[in-house]
Amino acid sequence: MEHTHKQYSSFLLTANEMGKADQAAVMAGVSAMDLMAAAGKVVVDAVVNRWSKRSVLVLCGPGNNGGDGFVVAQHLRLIGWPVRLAFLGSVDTFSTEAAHFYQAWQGEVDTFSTDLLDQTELVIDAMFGAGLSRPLEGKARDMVDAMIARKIPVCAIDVPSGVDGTTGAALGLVAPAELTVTFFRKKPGHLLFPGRELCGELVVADIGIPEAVLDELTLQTWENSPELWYENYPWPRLDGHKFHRGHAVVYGGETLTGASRLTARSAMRIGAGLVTLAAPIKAWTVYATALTGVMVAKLELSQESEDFDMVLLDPRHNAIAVGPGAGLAGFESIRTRKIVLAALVTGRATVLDADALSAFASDPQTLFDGIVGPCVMTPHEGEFARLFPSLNQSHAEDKLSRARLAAKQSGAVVVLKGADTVIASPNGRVIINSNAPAELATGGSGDVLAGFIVGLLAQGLEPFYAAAAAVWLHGEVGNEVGVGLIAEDLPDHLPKVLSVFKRQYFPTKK
Ligand SMILES: NC(=O)C1=CN([C@@H]2O[C@H](COP(=O)(O)OP(=O)(O)OC[C@H]3O[C@@H](n4cnc5c(N)ncnc54)[C@H](OP(=O)(O)O)[C@@H]3O)[C@@H](O)[C@H]2O)[C@@H](O)CC1
Ligand SMILES: [K+]
Repeated sequence: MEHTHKQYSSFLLTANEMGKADQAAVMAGVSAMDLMAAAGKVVVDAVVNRWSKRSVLVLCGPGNNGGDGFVVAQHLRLIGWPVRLAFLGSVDTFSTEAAHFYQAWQGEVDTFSTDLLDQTELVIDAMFGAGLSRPLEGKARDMVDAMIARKIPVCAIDVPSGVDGTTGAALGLVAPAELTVTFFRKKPGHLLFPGRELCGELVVADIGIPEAVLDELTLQTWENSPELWYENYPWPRLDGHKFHRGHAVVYGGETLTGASRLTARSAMRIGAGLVTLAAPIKAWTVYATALTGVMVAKLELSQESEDFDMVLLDPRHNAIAVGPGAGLAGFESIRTRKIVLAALVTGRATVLDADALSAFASDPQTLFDGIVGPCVMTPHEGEFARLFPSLNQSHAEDKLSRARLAAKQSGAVVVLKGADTVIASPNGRVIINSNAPAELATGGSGDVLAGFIVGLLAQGLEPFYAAAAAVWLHGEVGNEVGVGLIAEDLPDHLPKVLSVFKRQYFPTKK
């Protein structure tokens, strides 16, 4: 993911990076005036596309977001829409461009007051964009309160005012938009909650910034998309053999046996050549009866030196998953820790989920010290808080920074799960996932994800891509199954999703 990925449409730009892209465009000969004119124009196109002619109120703020608002107001007026405009700020502090379009506005400038909402059917929110630096106050805040109370449809320029485009955080109350139009590339805050929800439908429009400006930037953030990893995706080869497709080992616990069975089945479905479920002797019969394609190894776990080490002696066992159903009750927690450390010490690709993470809650450093090879950790917010207590403090409260710091601190790829799962690599690169439906928030869904990841690791995909591909496919299967989804459906519907993916990205592959 070094160079070529720069041009990708899935690149996400922070406010700072967008400012640099803008400067680079100007250096390359694009005028700032043209950029603002284009920004206003694309917003108008999106508005006209979505709504029929109606009475519009354009709310302009003191910066260039307000400047875009003047352009929108003038265009809509010229095509015959009833437009009123209110402006918050001072003409004296405008940029040259905003001042120009303020002058070009041919209508009245109304006082910024909530009374204006009385005859308004659509608000264009051009109050604050990338330059937001604090929560809205005074008249802006009163306006937002009134917009929320009256539920008037809103089209936001760049971001709904009050949303931090870099983090997705809402700085105080925000009026949710039905449509948000942003420029050039999405920003992380369009994908991270609550920003994602507050944006409504998101349109990303070209305003004439050349793609080449991306070469000037050191970029580290992407929206998850196959364009990032499809070239590395391990499709079975005609001349292949099951041993070429890896051998995943999944540790199974004694009590909640369903969890690791789901993991093992999912590893098979995603194409691992072989999967062994290593199960404690007490539960061995359960596993052996329930599983067919997955092999079951018997562990004498009462011994001090665990049999798990013996299973791992086989060098063909090239990827390991520990956590789903591993057990935390009493002595089980100690055993889970031992199993995790035994897996890590091999230096082979390892996925740690659920109990494998919680077992180290009192001593996360021991876990981090154990990570010597490729490792993917898949915490949900609760597990994350237990492993990285210091990262839940205010200095790093946004999800991107927390995942990034956690990856750096632990040395693992961290998949911080949720509706906006973030996948962070220890080298600072981050992917935000955006295709997960609400139905995925169900018991066992995480066990399946761990299985998809270990299955891809077994086939040799590097951890950052394996995590990203697994999370994306997990989301796609969730969409495919939809309402009524249970975790068991996920591995079983994967083949359908994989064939669509294959047809789309590899039309010539048999
Ligand atoms: N980059 C590009 O390529 C292009 C960008 N374009 C557009 O420019 C937008 C970014 O413009 P921008 O940088 O002027 O920032 P913007 O959000 O309009 O306002 C900053 C002003 O608001 C103030 N302020 C902040 N928070 C406040 C608060 N809570 N309450 C009150 N005041 C507050 C802040 O004051 P300060 O924090 O300095 O005190 C400053 O005066 C971007 O979103 C896009 O729409 C397009 O034209 C096309 C090309
Ligand atoms: K805005």
